[in-house]
Amino acid sequence: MATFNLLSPKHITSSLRVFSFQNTPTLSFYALPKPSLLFPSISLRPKTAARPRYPNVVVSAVKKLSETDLVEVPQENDLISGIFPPDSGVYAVYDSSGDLQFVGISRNVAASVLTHKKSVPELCFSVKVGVVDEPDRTALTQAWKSWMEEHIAASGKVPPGNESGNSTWVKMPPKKKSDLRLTPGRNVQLTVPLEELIDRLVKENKVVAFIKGSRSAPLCGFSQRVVAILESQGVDYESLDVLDEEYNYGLRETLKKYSNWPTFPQIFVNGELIGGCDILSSMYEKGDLSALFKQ
Ligand SMILES: N[C@@H](CCC(=O)N[C@@H](CS)C(=O)NCC(=O)O)C(=O)O
Ligand code: FES
Repeated sequence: MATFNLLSPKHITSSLRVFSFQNTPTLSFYALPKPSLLFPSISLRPKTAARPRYPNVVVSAVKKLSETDLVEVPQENDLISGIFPPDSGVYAVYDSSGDLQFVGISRNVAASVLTHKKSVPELCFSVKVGVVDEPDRTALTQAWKSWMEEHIAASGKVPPGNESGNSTWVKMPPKKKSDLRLTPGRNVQLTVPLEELIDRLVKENKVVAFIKGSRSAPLCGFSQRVVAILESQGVDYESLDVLDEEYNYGLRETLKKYSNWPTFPQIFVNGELIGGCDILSSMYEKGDLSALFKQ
């Protein structure tokens, strides 16, 4: 594949490349300090060769969004064959009407764009890519900011995919369920004995885990393992922190009496104690858990 290099007339140290996927030529813009000549040349340098570095020149942002070429989004094969290399940078995705849908940054632009294409194919028609060399978080964020600002200044609006609350492009990790609290607070007088509250709780909820710490931050390795096992099964479970002295005051000792089990974690299914970490781990290893949770 022929690679054409254009030497930029400006002081731009980070190299910018614009890819073309339909026809093989790949245009590469490598920045050089002035005075440099602007001429196309056929490069003999393989695509993977180290790019020139100019450590004494101030690093500027990537090329402007409006000056960057629009190319077709990559196909799976373009990634495998290396036509769309796994570079870091900023990218802007356009729909078939040429409307900008999303501006993102990635350590592997090609893979990210391909992922978008799989999840929202109707919105991913073409893409602009600005490769950031030596990409630390600041350089990437700066590149993203400059493209966003340029687009907002030109169109007066944020790309729809970048509007807050739009999860089409950037999937938010599912929020973890909160831990349950057995009482309204330590200073509130209970009208029902704690044992009865425990009894109701384990009977009214299919799976209950009494752990040390919260499900999002277990404070002991045994509890951590049990949480990981339950999460791996995708089972809907309730959790209570036996170390929470404000909302579960007395739970730690009362539960030991209730279940006649001296340690934590304790896992209840359909109102019955299954056991602690060792028992749940061995059931997990034997593959017995899905049957247990189906009961
Ligand atoms: N072999 C136990 C390990 C759990 C364990 O030893 N827990 C201890 C330390 S976290 C415990 O709960 N001790 C009683 C307490 O802290 O009140 C299991 O299978 O769950
Ligand atoms: S808190 Fe120490 S082993 Fe559980």
